[in-house]
Amino acid sequence: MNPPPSTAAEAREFGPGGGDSLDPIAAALREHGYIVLPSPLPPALLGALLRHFKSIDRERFRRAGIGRDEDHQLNRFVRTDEIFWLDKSNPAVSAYLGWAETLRLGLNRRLFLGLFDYECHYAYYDRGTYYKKHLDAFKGGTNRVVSTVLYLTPNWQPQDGGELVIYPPEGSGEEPLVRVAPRFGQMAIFLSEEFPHEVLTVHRPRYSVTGWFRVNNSLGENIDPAR
Ligand SMILES: O=C(O)CCC(=O)C(=O)O
Ligand SMILES: [Fe+2]
Repeated sequence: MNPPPSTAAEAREFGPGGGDSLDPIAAALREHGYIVLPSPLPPALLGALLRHFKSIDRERFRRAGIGRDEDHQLNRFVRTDEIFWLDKSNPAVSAYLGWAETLRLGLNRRLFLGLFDYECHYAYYDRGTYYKKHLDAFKGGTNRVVSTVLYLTPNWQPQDGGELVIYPPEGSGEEPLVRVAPRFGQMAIFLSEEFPHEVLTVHRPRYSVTGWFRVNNSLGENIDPAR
């Protein structure tokens, strides 16, 4: 197996660079609270992620629940995807985490969000699966602040379904703000506490990487999360 690449080196190679490429992302989050990026990552990295994703046995994916660890609750009415939590043991994932780290630092510098870490998983949506309208975080309830979804479905077509629909914050209307096609390489970034969203029923297997930048809510010496 190849040694994991240095995160810092990979982050430089794959961007978002320390330069101005983060400015539009930060500006959109400040002004609108969300942004859809058609292709923020290099194709080689996307391909490596999808190969890694497909190399993992389906049995190692778990039915997705609501909440993590001891809070984990299966709710087949709300969501029917399957997930696999990621760590940096795979070089492609490590490179992706390096990219996310650059984004984390850049957003902190520009928006003073105090983002502390990033957790992410692969999500596999088989035919007929969905994720009903939900919020990723409730104010004061969890420590997720910024959600990211990177799509890895090759050759997505409108009849394949599985669009992400993002709605306005509670109390500001019901009409969708945006429908995001889960097109290979496309990424959605939005404020976790603000935007209800849903994944429409999928008609062809859908591959994605979902992640959350979190703040550290712990007090004193109890570092959260214990991982
Ligand atoms: O895959 C998507 O488009 C969104 C997934 C999502 O909302 C979630 O996992 O919380
Ligand atoms: Fe979500």
